[in-house]
Amino acid sequence: MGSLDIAGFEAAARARLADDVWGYIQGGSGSESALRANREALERLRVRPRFLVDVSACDPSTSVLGLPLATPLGIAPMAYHRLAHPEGEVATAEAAGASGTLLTVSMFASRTLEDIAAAAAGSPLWLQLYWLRERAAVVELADRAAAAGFSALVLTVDAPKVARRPRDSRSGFTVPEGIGAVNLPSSLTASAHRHSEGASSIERHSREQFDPGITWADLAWLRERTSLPLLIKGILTAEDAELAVAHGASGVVVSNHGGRQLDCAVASADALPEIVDAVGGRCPVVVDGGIRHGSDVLKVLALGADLALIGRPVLWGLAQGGAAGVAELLELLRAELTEAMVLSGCPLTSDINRSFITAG
Ligand SMILES: Cc1cc2nc3c(=O)[nH]c(=O)nc-3n(C[C@H](O)[C@H](O)[C@H](O)COP(=O)(O)O)c2cc1C
Ligand SMILES: O=C(O)C(=O)c1ccccc1
Repeated sequence: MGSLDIAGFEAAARARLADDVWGYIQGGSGSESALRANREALERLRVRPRFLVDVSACDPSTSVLGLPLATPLGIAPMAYHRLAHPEGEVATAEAAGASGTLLTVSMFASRTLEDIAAAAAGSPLWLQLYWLRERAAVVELADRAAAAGFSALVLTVDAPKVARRPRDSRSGFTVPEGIGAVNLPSSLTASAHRHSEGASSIERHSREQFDPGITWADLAWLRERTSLPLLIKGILTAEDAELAVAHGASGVVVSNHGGRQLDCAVASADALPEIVDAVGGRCPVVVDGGIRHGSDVLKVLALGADLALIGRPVLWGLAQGGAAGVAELLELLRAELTEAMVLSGCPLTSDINRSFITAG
């Protein structure tokens, strides 16, 4: 406990987790070039601070899709939080709920939607979905989410299949027995636990279960079957952002999946400006990938994002200390963001705009 910076959380988690689990969480696809690019793009951006602005009252709160949020920082969907801590998503939700932080729950969550919702105590929850061949299971989950008080769905479109991930192939990573995607029928999840030669078990499982044949035209099918707003996650071009809006998306998530899908994909911070311009304020723009500091949130907001999601660091906090570890991580990022706003002359999130950014 008591990590002073993000590196402390990462080191504490590394010390606690088994090598194969660590490799699964930290790793990317292929040569991990997209994984590195996310950080490089954020590091390249520099902020142009303004001074003699009254920053005696600095407020990082915001709202997205009508949801009031304590900060423009949410939690990205990640499978199987129980890999990092026995209480899994319930511990994450407790910390998110206590601080009013948006939590996006993965379709492959290892605790039930209902238990997660109870722990979040009214704080906003979104549910992430993959488009499974078994469409009925997707709709059933969407219905359960609506009943449990989730306020939006997030369809991830950058994964017709999970990419080749050398760390997982080398380690022989499989989802341990006793940790599972408990919100899905067990007939759809069994093979994630079986070792397979060559491909990682996650990759093979995705080839069995994910539908690689869906197109933009299929979105109407899902939208007709849920009353929840639907965001599209994994957008990396102005063209796809335009198509998402044209097909009724309530928001887009600019993401290269944390460098875990197309290895040569553009960094999310580099893709962000053209997507913000294409969307033109018609829906919220969310971004993830390599957000590690409060100043990274300031940077992506300056490029026009409404909300930034953090992925891996949440699992580091969870591994370090369950709900308390995640709470500490969220507090660190909130404090860093508030300081970055004070030091750059932005008392409110609505004051942050592109004039604060330079390419370095
Ligand atoms: C261990 C792990 C599991 C993930 N599982 C999912 C998932 O189930 N659904 C999804 O849409 N994205 C998933 N992602 C991608 C994240 O939502 C997010 O795009 C990415 O992690 C953000 O980058 P960051 O980790 O650098 O912050 C996963 C990422 C990690 C690290
Ligand atoms: O590991 C991932 O990035 C991921 O998205 C995923 C996909 C299917 C099952 C578990 C995780």
